[in-house]
Amino acid sequence: MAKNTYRVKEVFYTLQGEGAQAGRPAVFCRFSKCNLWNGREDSRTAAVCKFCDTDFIGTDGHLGGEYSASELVTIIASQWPGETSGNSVQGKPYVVCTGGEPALQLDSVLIDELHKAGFEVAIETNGTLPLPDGIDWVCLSPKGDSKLAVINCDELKLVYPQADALPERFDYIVAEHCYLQPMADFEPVVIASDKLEGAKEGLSVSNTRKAVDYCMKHPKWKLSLQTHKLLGIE
Ligand SMILES: C[S@@+](CC[C@H](N)C(=O)[O-])C[C@H]1O[C@@H](n2cnc3c(N)ncnc32)[C@H](O)[C@@H]1O
Ligand SMILES: Nc1nc2[nH]cc(C(=O)O)c2c(=O)[nH]1
Ligand code: SF4
Ligand SMILES: [Mg+2]
Repeated sequence: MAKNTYRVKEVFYTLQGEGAQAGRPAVFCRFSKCNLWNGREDSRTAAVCKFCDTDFIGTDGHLGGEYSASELVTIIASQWPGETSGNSVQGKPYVVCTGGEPALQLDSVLIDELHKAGFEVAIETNGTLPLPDGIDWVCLSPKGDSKLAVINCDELKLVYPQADALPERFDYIVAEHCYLQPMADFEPVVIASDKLEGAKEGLSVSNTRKAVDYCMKHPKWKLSLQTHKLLGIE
């Protein structure tokens, strides 16, 4: 039988910028492709998900390529400082599987190999596809009017505002944490980041204000800022 391979846009080491794990060092594995947008600007307005801030097409990013499970785990582990196995003083190695939509490719074979290599495994998902067993941290971020296959998660991180995905619609989701993340809307409106080398875009002031107001009126929701954009890191 042919061995499964994974198409990966990029692998990089940074701090998780968003949600409940913000500030935690993590290796990011960005898988190619998404089921809610083809990634081309000329198709953005027709897509189910219209506000994506990420280039996930192809395999041309840092350490991108098409890999077997063991090759990919070797690459991911190479980005973690120090040893990933044993009684590490480096903190529990942490990998965030993202994309694109990682649930198109992440499977139990890769999860098992990552666990064997000492990693805790997180996913950032739009929730439209069933997830394989064994993921340690699920961040669910619903998009537009898409139908959800995932209804249990560690954190629900809703980009706000989305006219067709307002927070009340997700009361049935079982989540330890509920976050609103202001939509970065590509206006040249930034908080702080314009002076920081490497910053690509900042936060939308108006969407941040709206998210703050909603959280304060509905305190089950907390604010998630994309802190990596403020810091000008990946
Ligand atoms: C690029 S997505 C990839 C993972 C998965 N496809 C998803 O949508 O959750 C990673 C995270 O960035 C968030 N995101 C994407 N575009 C954004 C934007 N313009 N403003 C704020 N967050 C955004 C997503 O909601 C998700 O939580
Ligand atoms: N630092 C950092 N944190 C992130 N959290 C989720 C991200 C993603 O694109 O999935 C992301 C990202 O791209 N960079
Ligand atoms: S679902 Fe995620 S990766 Fe796909 S277009 Fe939307 S934000 Fe981007
Ligand atoms: Mg991102």
